[in-house]
Amino acid sequence: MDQPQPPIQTPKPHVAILPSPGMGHLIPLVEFAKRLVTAHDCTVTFVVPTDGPPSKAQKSVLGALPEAIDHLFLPPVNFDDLPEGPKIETLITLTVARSLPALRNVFRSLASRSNLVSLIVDLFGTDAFDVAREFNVFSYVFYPSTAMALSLFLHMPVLDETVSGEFRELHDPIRIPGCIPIPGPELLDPLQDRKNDAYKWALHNAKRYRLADGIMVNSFRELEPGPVTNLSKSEPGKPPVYPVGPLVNVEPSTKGDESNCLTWLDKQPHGSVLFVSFGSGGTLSSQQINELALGLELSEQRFLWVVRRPNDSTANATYFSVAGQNDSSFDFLPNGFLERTEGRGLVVPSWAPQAQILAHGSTGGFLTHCGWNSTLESVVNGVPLVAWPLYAEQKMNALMLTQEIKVALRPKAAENGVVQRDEIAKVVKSLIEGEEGKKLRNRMKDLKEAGAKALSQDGSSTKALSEVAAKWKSKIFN
Ligand SMILES: O=c1ccn([C@@H]2O[C@H](COP(=O)(O)OP(=O)(O)O[C@H]3O[C@H](CO)[C@@H](O)[C@H](O)[C@H]3O)[C@@H](O)[C@H]2O)c(=O)[nH]1
Repeated sequence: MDQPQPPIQTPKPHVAILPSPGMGHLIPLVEFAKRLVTAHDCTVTFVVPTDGPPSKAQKSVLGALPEAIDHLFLPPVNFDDLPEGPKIETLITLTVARSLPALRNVFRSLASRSNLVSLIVDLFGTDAFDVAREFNVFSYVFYPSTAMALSLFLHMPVLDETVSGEFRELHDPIRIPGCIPIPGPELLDPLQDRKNDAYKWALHNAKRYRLADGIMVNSFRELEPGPVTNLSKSEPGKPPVYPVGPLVNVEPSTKGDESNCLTWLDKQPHGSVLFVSFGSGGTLSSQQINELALGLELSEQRFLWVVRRPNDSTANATYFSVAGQNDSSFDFLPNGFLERTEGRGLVVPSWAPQAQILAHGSTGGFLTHCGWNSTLESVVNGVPLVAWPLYAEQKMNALMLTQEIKVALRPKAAENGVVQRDEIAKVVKSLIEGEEGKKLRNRMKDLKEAGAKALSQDGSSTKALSEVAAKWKSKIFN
C-alpha cells in the first residue's frame, strides 16, 4: 500500500503594509495585520517610512509583534527644501512620496522571496500604488478613520470642481452622500485653506483612492449606518469598500504603567473616573489648560488626565514627537491645583496606557480629542464621551458623535475660543453622574455589543475581511 503523503504546504500570501507617520495610523494597522495572520494565514511586512530616527513608541509597538509580522524602517527622507511651516498632511504625504525609491528596493526583495500579493497604505500613502503596479500586486487603502470622512474623501474631487471659494465661508452645510450635513468650518483641517499645499495633497490622495483595488475602513454599519450603506453601493470607478472595524489597540500599551494609573484606578469606585487625553499629538494653549484644570476641579469628579506642556501656536504640537516627551514638571498648571485635587485626580505626563484605562471598570467617561482610534477604543468598552476636537478630521467626528450617534457631550467655547471652567464642570458632571450621561452610556453599551458582533465569527467585519483575503489568495493560485 502507498504511504500517506505529507500535506502540501500552502504558500502563504504575503502583504506589505506602508503606514504613514503617526501612532494613530500605525496602531489600527497593527491590529489589522494581526487579524490577517491569525484568521487568514497571511504573513506581513510593515515597511515604515520615516523622517528621522524611529520613535520609542513605534519601535515598541512593532517590536512586540508575532513572528509572522516583520517590520523594517526605510531611510529617513529629507525636508530641508520645504518652505517654512508645512502642515502635517503635507509632511505625511511627502514622507511617503519621498520614500518610493527605497520602497521599490524593498519590494524587489520581498517579491523574490515571498508570495507578495498586496500593498496596503493608509489615508495619505496612495503614491505608493505606483510601486505596487510595477510589481503586479494589488493596492488597497486601509482607511483608519470614519466611513463619513472616507465618504468626504471620495467626494472631494466633485466638491473641488463644483464649489468655488473657501468651504468654511459657505452659507449652507456641505452635503455628502450618506452623511449628515457638515458645516464648512467643521470639515477636516486640510479643507480649511484651499490655497495651502495640505489641501493639494489631500485632493491628490483623494483622487488616487479610485485607483485602489479596494478600500477597508475601520468602522461598522451599526456605528455609521448612513455612510456605510452608501459606500457599499457599487458605482462606476469607485473601488469596493469593506467595513472591517472596530479594530482597536487591545494589547498592553507601548509604555506600560509607568505612572501607576492602573493601580490608582483599582482604588476608585466603579464608573467614577473621567479619563482626559488628546491622543498622540494633541496640545492645548496655556489659557485653555488653565481653564480645563479649574473646570475639572470645579466638577468635583474624579479624573485621570494625561497632561502635555501647553503650546500656544498649534493644537498638534506632539504629533511627530510624542514618544520623546517625558516632561513631568507640571509648573504650567494653576497654583495649588495638584494639592487641592490630590486623591480625587491623577495627572500623568505625556502618555498613558490608554487601551487598558478605557477597559478598566473605574473609568466612567472619556474627554477626548475625538481621534478615531480613541473613539473606537471607547466604543468597544462602552465608555461615553466628552467631545473636544482639536485638528485633522476631529470636528467632523465630534459632529457625528454628538448629533448623529449621540454618545458624546460637547462643551461650548466662549467668544474668545476658550472653553470656560464653568462649562467644563457642567458637562463633566452631567456625563459622569447626570441623567444625560446615563442615556449616552446606554447607547454606548448598544454600540459595544454591535461592535463585538461585527467582529464575531459570522460578523459583518469578519466576512468583509474574508472576502478581501480570498481575493489575495486567488492571486497565488491563478
Ligand atoms: O497617552 C496615550 C495617548 C494615545 N494612546 C494611543 O494612541 C492612539 C491615538 O489614536 P487617535 O485617538 O486616533 O489619535 P491620533 O493619534 O491623534 O490620530 C490621528 O489619526 C487618527 C486616525 O486617522 C485620526 O482620527 C486623528 O484625528 C489623527 O490625529 C490610540 O490607540 C491610543 O490608545 C495611548 O496609548 N496613550
